[in-house]
Amino acid sequence: MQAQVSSPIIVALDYDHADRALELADQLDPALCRVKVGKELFTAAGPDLVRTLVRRGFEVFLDLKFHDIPNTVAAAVKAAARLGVWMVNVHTSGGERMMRASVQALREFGEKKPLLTGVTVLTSTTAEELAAVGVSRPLKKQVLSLASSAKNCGLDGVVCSAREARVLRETCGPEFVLVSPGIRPAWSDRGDQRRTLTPSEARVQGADFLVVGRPITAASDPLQSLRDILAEIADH
Ligand SMILES: O=c1ccn([C@@H]2O[C@H](COP(=O)(O)O)[C@@H](O)[C@H]2O)c(=O)[nH]1
Repeated sequence: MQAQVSSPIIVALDYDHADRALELADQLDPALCRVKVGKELFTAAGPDLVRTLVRRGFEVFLDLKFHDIPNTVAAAVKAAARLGVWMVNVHTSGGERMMRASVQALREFGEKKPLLTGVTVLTSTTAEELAAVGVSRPLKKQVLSLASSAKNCGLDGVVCSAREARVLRETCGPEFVLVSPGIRPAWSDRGDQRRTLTPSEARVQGADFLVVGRPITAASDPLQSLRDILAEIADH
């Protein structure tokens, strides 16, 4: 039975071993946050860990950012749906045929289908780095174009920096789900992230869900950090 989660926080369980992820999950309340399983943890611990988290009542975002040919990505999102995850994602830059194939693949799951989101431009990427890989239009325009394309293909939303949330909300409408990593409370280190905002700034900009990893997982008291972030959001 899944908890009713009103919290916008998704804790990124970026660990190299199932035991470490479950140790943190043991301290978390599925009513206070969702959890995210990304490439490191999934590669180390596999689908069993995802099933365990789902069994423990967590809504799980499987953040594997699929980017491949349409047939492969469609089959991969279907496999994710069979795990019972709450959200799965693909790279929007995989193109419209790939995104439409993924949407189509999830139809058979009806009301039980996971949310399908598309990664736009990674929150660690700067405008200069985007230009260096050959994208000539401004970063914000690129994000907007990829998000519009995701919406046209029937995706439920996108993964974006909260810095772009306002313009995406205005363009893609109130139902389009905006998931924002790159969240950095004032007391935390930026690390490799570049397009960051604080939790309260991200919510003000219109992000629905905030992905938070190291500010919680690297803290001496992860549960207190989660509580501090929830309190910061509640105060705004
Ligand atoms: O654009 C993106 C897409 C995904 N992520 C993922 O979110 C977490 C962020 O972790 P922090 O420790 O809070 O930086 C991580 O798992 C990334 O893979 C992202 O950061 N940006």
